[in-house]
Amino acid sequence: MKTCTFVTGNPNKVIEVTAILGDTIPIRTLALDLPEIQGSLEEIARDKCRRATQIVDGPVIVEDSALEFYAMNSLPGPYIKYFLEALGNDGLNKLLAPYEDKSADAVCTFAYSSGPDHVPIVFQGRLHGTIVPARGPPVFGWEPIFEHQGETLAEMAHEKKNNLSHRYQALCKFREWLAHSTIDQDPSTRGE
Ligand SMILES: O=c1[nH]c(=O)c2ncn([C@@H]3O[C@H](COP(=O)(O)OP(=O)(O)OP(=O)(O)O)[C@@H](O)[C@H]3O)c2[nH]1
Ligand SMILES: [Mg+2]
Repeated sequence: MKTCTFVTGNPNKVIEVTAILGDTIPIRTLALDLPEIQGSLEEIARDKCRRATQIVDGPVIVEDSALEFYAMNSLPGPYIKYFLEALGNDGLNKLLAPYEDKSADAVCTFAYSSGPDHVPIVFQGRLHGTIVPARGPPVFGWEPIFEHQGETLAEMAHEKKNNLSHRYQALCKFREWLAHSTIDQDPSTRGE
């Protein structure tokens, strides 16, 4: 396939996507923080993808990450970036203090398009966990407070995270789709 441009303003996403995909898909990155609409995770990712196709010549992929608290009807969801900036990991813990249920899902939604005339296609991955007081190095977002099977993502070895994460699961679906698609012939026929 043609080289696909991953458009993101987040260098940690680049590190993970590059590590997960290895050399299975030719990827280059463009560091750009695209505007994000309000809406469902799929709507946000598709809209971001359409904006990316206006800027990049050739196939593009974008990603939107969400953190859904069960006790709060899936909020903060796609707005986690702003909650994290405003409250920090400690504040996110305090948000859940009144609730017994501390469970959460990390959700990663990729959208791919081969150009401005094509409908973006969405691939989503989900990781279940529990929100806990911060443990581990605070390198990437809310990793220190998201516990999965006894370890926070910040405590987890990178290789382990990259083999089970929400991002890994979404990229497996993307890879699978690419392996079976007739993308070079008519990708728009496969849009949703
Ligand atoms: O601990 C984490 N482990 C992860 O695996 C992860 N993935 C995303 N995030 C954070 O969640 C927000 C998503 O917002 P987001 O999807 O809009 O990303 P972004 O604006 O940073 O980049 P982009 O939109 O340009 O791609 C941002 O604060 C990201 O730092 C993560 N934190
Ligand atoms: Mg963003």
